Amino acid sequence: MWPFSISLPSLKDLDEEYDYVIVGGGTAGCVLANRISTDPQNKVLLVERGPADDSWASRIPLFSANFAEDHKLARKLDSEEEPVIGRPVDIFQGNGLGGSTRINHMFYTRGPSGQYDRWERNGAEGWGFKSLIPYFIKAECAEYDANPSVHGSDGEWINRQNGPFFYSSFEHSARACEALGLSRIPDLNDPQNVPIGWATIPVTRDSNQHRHSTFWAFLPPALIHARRINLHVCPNTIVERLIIEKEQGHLAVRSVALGPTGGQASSKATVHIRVRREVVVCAGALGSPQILMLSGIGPAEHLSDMGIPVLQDTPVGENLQDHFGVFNNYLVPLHDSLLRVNRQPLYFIWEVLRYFLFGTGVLLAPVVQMAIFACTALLDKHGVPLEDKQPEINSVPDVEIMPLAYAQGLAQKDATRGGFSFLTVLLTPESKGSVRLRNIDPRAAPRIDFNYLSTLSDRMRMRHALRLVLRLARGLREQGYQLEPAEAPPLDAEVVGDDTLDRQITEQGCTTYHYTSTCALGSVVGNDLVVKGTRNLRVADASVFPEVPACHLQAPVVAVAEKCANMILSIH
Ligand SMILES: Cc1cc2nc3c(=O)[nH]c(=O)nc-3n(C[C@H](O)[C@H](O)[C@H](O)COP(=O)(O)OP(=O)(O)OC[C@H]3O[C@@H](n4cnc5c(N)ncnc54)[C@H](O)[C@@H]3O)c2cc1C
Repeated sequence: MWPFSISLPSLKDLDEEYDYVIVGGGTAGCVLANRISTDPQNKVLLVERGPADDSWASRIPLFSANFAEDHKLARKLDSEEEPVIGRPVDIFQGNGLGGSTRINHMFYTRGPSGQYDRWERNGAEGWGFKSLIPYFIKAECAEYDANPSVHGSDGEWINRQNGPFFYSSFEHSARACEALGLSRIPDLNDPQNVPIGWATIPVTRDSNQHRHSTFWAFLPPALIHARRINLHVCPNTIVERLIIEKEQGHLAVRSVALGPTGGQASSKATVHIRVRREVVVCAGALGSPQILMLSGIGPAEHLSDMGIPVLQDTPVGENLQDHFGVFNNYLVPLHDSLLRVNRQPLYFIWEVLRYFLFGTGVLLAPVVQMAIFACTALLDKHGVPLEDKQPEINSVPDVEIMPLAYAQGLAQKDATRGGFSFLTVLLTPESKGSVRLRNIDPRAAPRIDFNYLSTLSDRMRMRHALRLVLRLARGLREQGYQLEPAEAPPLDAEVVGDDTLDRQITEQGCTTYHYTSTCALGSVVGNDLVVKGTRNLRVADASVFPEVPACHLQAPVVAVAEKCANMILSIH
């Protein structure tokens, strides 16, 4: 498969025993496989459900972010019907080496320091921002003029600023923010800045302007080849369950049961690999709880209902959190919208040439270049920031608003105009859902209930944030920008009632793919990421956050993986 020139082992080529087995070669799994295999004495197996697939299109930002079309590197699941919006939501996850960093929007955000510090105050010792910043820095290579005391320049994982605004709607959005008193945050990822206002968002693109997934950053083909003696990377293989036994009062994983991803669970196809030291589960916030529960670690009642012998009664799968988002969609001039790519073939050809010749243009996916962060407690009843209440340095914003040069669903509305939207996201939800087994088939999708907006505070804060969006949209119009509500309330925030906002929430509510907290620090895993009651089983991925971080998640997930690798390497 060009240019992936090395061959990776398949199930039948694996050894019988490894020191470390990493379950899931996604965002966290690739980092861990790299770090733990640095020592040639450590024999490491990385198992990934999806393919290695490394076609050129999978590295071009615009094409690779089209996850809804490309099912090879993305897995689609459905949630259960969400009570507040009266329908299920479409869930996507990365499926392949690099996991969700193969399909995500590449935003690099670490989140406000105040949030991590709160975790530490609540018992997650070692997970405050000061403890985590060395791990953010270790992984990072910031290719822009960034404060060296908080940014890394030697790490494997490149991020860069997106360049000047590609669409004038972003200029107008920035001006609308300033007019409302939301100032520019010079560097979103510098904890010395107040995290409220508007900011440009760095993205994980390398110097060739390719998507820099954790696969390419931490496990590029040359590295896999160089470490082939002690690192085996096995794609297209699913971990069906872990075989766990009791040993001196603790549970210990003895082996892992693997099978081909596409096959059926059958004892003939299943291969058992023995584990000498540790298993680290990195299957993501939806996959990790599924594997633990199939292995007998989870809520006793649920496991018993499924006929699974209970080894450890623990709240695996509970505490599911996500960032719920709501679109407000507008019609704008066609040249200001990604829809132009679909409507004007010559423009598209020019953009392809421009990308290959100069590394610029629409193929870099400049669909979101800025985001607005606000605290609803600092807004008045019309959604306008209060002048007499200023945020502090360690504030945690509870709302993010992203202007998008695209509007889902508007393609058919008016062939002469383009789509633009504001995506409003509740960053610090109180609502919690769950991941449960649907049955005992490891290949079946689990049952996912997000339970979005199930608290009054979440609903009120979302309405409040939508009022701020109406003010921003009106701000664009006041600058003479040709923006017209299409699937959005009228621009006049003062006359729009709560019922109109609630309709918007119901009709345009969605996931923003930030599933977390199903094997949370403190309840399921200890501060060393070891699953409580076990001796040699850790979890390291988005499932361990005590609550969903108030940011995009790939950078915090990489920091978790770095910290986990450090803990493992320091004891063995
Ligand atoms: C569409 C989309 C857009 C996003 N945009 C952004 C963004 O712009 N910026 C940002 O910071 N965050 C973004 N996120 C969120 C972020 O990418 C994820 O939260 C993060 O990458 C999750 O990392 P993870 O290691 O927990 O899981 P993943 O990266 O999803 O990795 C889990 C891996 O485990 C594998 N796996 C699961 N079960 C098994 C099994 N039984 N056996 C073997 N392998 C298994 C999966 O195939 C997958 O590769 C986005 C997410 C999505 C889906």
